[in-house]
Amino acid sequence: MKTADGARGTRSEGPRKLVLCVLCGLPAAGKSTFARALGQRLRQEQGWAVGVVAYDDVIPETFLDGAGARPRPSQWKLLRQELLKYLEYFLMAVVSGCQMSAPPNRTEAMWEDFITCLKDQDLIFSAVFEAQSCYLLMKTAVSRPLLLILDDNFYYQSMRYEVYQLARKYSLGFCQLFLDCPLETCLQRNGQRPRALPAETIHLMGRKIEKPNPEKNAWEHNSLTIQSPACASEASLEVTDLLCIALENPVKYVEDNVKQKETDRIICSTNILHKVDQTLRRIVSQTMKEAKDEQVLPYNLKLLAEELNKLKTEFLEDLRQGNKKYLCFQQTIDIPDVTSFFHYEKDNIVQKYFSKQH
Ligand SMILES: Nc1ncnc2c1ncn2[C@@H]1O[C@H](COP(=O)(O)OP(=O)(O)OP(=O)(O)O)[C@@H](O)[C@H]1O
Repeated sequence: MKTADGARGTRSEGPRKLVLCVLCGLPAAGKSTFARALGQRLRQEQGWAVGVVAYDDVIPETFLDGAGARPRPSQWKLLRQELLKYLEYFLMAVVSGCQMSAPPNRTEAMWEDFITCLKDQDLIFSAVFEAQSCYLLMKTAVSRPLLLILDDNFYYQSMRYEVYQLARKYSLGFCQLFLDCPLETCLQRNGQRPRALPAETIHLMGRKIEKPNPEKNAWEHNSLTIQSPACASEASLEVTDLLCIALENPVKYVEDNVKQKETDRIICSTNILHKVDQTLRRIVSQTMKEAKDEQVLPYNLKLLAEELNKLKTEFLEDLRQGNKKYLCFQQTIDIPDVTSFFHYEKDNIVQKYFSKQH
């Protein structure tokens, strides 16, 4: 990959400070208005680089079914995910300090709108490198803390979670701003827009919307609700605080993942140990029944029971310690394998007490 060094885009010192901020709320809640004002304020006050990605601007009108209409939900979902892919290409460039490449299989008109959106906000510029056109990062995008505001309704938490996953993948900051605007106000503002949405769409979204819920979802803990229309100025300190916290505390991908894997492993091995324990108990009681049928003397029966139970305990202890001989190639304990090992050792003991071989 070619770097932007030497051009205006230069490699930054130390890890990049980057935050993805999801704006959510009903249509006409004032998200785009708020995002523009917030971007301007943070560029001036904090000296950050800010990119506002308004989904309505980037997803081309050719996808709209008619004036003021949106694509079907399934189509919108695909377009939203495609846009996130574009965003990921930009993030990869920022994180690595290299040029931005174009994803294969892209929707050309949408990609062009995305590029225009970044260019208009002085985050990238076009260049020709070895006779090929490419996009280089502007110096501001790599040398300052970078805030990317994603402006869409994001009314389901699953939509927001996709952005969180992206933040986790690249260890970026993540936060959410929910513009809480009364339904009536949204309907009224929407009605005054030149390309108004059908009122029914807003009613429907009002019923479906899943507000950020930090108590239920740990990943939503960096969330703030802003009461609109009173919103912007009163909330500015709280918003800046939230963004600073998110910027300084990126989502830790590796750590979370390792912790989760360890938890999964413990749960999984506990379940397997339980299953093995039950299987070995059954084998022991079946063997004792056979020994009685074989008329093994009571004193020998007692010794046999003691030896078999000791063997069972040793097997389980071995499994708990992660003895490799019971692991199949997938590194999980193979119960049939454990059982056949146990049968083998059990038969050696049984031979001592039974008159016949087993
Ligand atoms: N705080 C406010 N007070 C009064 N009017 C507002 C306020 N914020 C936005 N508006 C007006 O409401 C309308 C919708 O605003 P805006 O486009 O910002 O909403 P939105 O949430 O981004 O909508 P959508 O989700 O449909 O894109 C605009 O006409 C805008 O001028």
